[in-house]
Amino acid sequence: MLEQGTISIHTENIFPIIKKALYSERDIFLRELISNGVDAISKLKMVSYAGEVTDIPEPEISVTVDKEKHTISITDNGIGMTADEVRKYINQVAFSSAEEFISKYTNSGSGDQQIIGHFGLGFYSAFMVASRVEIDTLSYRKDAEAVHWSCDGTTTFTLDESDRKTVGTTIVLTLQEDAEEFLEVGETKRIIRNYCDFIPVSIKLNDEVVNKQTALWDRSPSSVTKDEYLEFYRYLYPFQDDPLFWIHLNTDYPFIIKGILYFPKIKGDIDPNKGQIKLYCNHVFVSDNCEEVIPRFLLPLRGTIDSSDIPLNVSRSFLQGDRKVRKIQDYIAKKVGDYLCQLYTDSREEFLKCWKDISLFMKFGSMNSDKFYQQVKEILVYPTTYEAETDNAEIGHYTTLQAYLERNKEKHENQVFYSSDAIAQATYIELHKGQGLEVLTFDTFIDSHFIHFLEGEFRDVKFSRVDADIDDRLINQDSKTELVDPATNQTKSDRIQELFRRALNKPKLVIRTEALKAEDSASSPPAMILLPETARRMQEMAALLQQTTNTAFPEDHILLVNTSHPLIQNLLNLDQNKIVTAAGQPSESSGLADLICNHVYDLALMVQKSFDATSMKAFLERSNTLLTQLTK
Ligand SMILES: Nc1ncnc2c1ncn2[C@@H]1O[C@H](COP(=O)(O)OP(=O)(O)OP(=O)(O)O)[C@@H](O)[C@H]1O
Repeated sequence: MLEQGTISIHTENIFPIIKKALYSERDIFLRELISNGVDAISKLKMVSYAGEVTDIPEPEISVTVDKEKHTISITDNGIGMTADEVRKYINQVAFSSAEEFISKYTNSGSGDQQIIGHFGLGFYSAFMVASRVEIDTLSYRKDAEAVHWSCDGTTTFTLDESDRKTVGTTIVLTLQEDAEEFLEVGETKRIIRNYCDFIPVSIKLNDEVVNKQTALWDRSPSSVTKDEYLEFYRYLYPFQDDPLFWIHLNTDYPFIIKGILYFPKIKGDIDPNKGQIKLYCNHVFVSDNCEEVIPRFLLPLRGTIDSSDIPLNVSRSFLQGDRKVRKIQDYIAKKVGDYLCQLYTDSREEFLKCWKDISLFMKFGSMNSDKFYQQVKEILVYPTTYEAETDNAEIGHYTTLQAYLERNKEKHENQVFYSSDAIAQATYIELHKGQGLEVLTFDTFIDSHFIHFLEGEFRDVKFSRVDADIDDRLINQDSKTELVDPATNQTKSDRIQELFRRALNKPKLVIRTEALKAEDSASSPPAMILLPETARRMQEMAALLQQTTNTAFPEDHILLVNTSHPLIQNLLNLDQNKIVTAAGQPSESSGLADLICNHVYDLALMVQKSFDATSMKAFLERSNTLLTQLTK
């Protein structure tokens, strides 16, 4: 035996701490040991460039799982180590880096969630899964002698001669009983693929090459074909729809960052908090939840980011405050903004085709980052009822807010009409359209916040939903004063109001009567519900605070009865013809008028999708009574 000794570390109980700290991510030991092998191979290449050695072998890492011996070994044909180097790099450096890691870890606060990457722990992560770790190594140096190092997880080690003949290193781990899952070839293959797929060195597992080795992001963008980009996406995200488009990042200054960001087709149910972009450091996978590096609003994007410039062995809170990381974030966001602006300029149709999928994150991004908003504010578009001659009807009609305001300056300066649900608010939209008023659509789940945001940006502009109020242009003012009873000076409007008030018997409900303009009065609605913008927003806010989507329909609504609709006219006649019985009881026809008033109100509410189970039941009962009366 060459030597027996004690490793000089200050933290006697370093192994239990490492084990406890990283228990949930034990599989990173393989990543660390393979990375060390890759480093050793690069070092050998460097000394060969310097002319110190000739004839270096084809680089290779081989992982061997031996179920019988309970071992997993990692062999590289890299630079190897001399006995002195083992003393220095393993006994001193590796232990001290493990110690340093632990001190950073314990200072970083709460639990292992705080750490990403865990780079820096290196060689000693082997002790998370092994009861004994052995190193068998031969240095490339002339006349070097092979050595064998062994440590059983305590602070003592042995250093011996070895009969190894090939330059390189083999690390043999005798696995602990609770780490036997790593003896399953399938599991080990999964781990290698997960972490080391794009490492540009062939990695064999029990003689089969298991990693892809080539990283598409390393190639120059001009040399990559569309099919190659798509193929790579399908490789990373199998069984998913193809992406809409992608951005190839490739910069060396002021930091190194490479990668490909794909824009997936975004379904309505995306979780903007869950990242899908895979972060790599020199081709080694680190995390796919790298919120600190990717601007939050870009988290729905997919793809890869590879940067050796991101500090990976520090806490998340540190990363959040790190200037370089912030610059990297800004860079990524800017690249995305540049790409979208370019697409808008080069091919508006392509841009609009993708709008449904990208609008969510563009709005989210604008609200989250002023820099991003400033970059993209001119290309934020909204579906509109205005049909420009140049529009491609198949794609739909879109406008920017600036163009909307400019176009409608004469008719309604600084006033934006919008709908949040094209189906539920179809009547209202038609009414506006009929009078030449342009309506925008804001119907994604973040739009109520986004409108709020736009109101902050366009201080003079007022947004009102099509059902918030009725614009004067939609009302025929002349019919307001039409008298029906010269004796009492009662107008038609007064009568209708009275009729509805009595029939509905809802003291809080505001009933408004207006003669809506329409080419054909039967095509406009007999009644509609108006939800004043402020009251509705308060309600939405309350729902947000209570984190519920299930809120009662706002009580503060207005029933607008359209006096020019033939139904309302008939209703009035029906009511006027009522015969009051001798006992002073309302006659059947007045009962019928009441039922119809309720039915008209119900239909208006129904358009607003405001029915809960009780009101739906009441509506059905009333409808049936009404139909029975009508068919008597
Ligand atoms: N397979 C190997 N071949 C040659 N030298 C090695 C090998 N594995 C480890 N070493 C030496 O041991 C040192 C310590 O390794 P360790 O993995 O603990 O830290 P590191 O690789 O320097 O950095 P990191 O903490 O980022 O992994 C390495 O710097 C290297 O000099």
